[in-house]
Amino acid sequence: MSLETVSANRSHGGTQGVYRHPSAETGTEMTFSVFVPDHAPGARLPVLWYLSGLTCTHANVMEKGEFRAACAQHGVIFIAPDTSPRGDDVPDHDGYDFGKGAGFYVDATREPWAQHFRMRAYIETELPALVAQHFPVDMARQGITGHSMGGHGALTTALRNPDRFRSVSAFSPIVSPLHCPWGEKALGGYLGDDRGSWREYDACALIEDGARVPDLLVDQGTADGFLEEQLRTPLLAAACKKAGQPATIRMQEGYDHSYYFISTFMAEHVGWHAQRLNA
Ligand SMILES: N[C@@H](CCC(=O)N[C@@H](CS)C(=O)NCC(=O)O)C(=O)O
Repeated sequence: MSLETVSANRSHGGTQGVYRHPSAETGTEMTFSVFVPDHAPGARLPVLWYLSGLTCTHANVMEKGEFRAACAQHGVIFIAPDTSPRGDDVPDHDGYDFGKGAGFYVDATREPWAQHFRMRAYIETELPALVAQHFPVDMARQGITGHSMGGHGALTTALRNPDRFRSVSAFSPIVSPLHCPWGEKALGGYLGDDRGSWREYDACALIEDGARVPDLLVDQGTADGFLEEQLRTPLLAAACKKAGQPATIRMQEGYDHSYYFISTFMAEHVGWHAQRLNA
């Protein structure tokens, strides 16, 4: 599988790179970013995947997430994929919350989205295989995190693949697409009206249906304008409590939905993952 280096910059004693490749899943070129800390020759490092939120590309967290110092300290590779297929051939939608920049980490089944919007298969299968081939990763030690739509992606991907991920966390995640306007629009559009088919893309429903992870960490700002209507953190707390799913869900006073919030708690999340990945 071919990979083109778009850029590579030395940073925090490592390399922050951006890479592009043709994706068989999305049928488009895809771009992602990878930070590789310096390491001993031949060493293979644990990996933390970061799934981004609505409107983002691989670049938002790379520029504003402030993860590199912690990743260098703990020897963790940090990978940030894009949030949707891109390009003139890819259908789009007027709103920022559906179509390009809003793939929701699902494999769409409805037209005209089904051909290109295959972000679940891309994240679960194609990109890990590509990364394993080109980077010094130890695929037995993977963790996943994300923000907002990407927090939903991290939680649902981990809950569906407990053997692949040793650790999962999220910043201000959408916890139940079945119960918020963003989720209803996206899953309705990509998957259709059969809400039963949405459950594998809903963290609360997955937990209700028996999926489990060893534990999870969530940070959510109390001044986040999306909290009440879209993110609905209390639903996750209730689902975890009812199911006996261990979870640390922290309401962070006065923080909003932005990268000012994410970057504040990023080092703690990297450390939390590193503890589990290096155990
Ligand atoms: N553009 C939307 C908000 C979208 C939004 O907040 N996106 C978050 C993820 S859900 C984000 O990370 N935006 C990019 C950034 O802050 O760099 C609005 O105006 O309401």
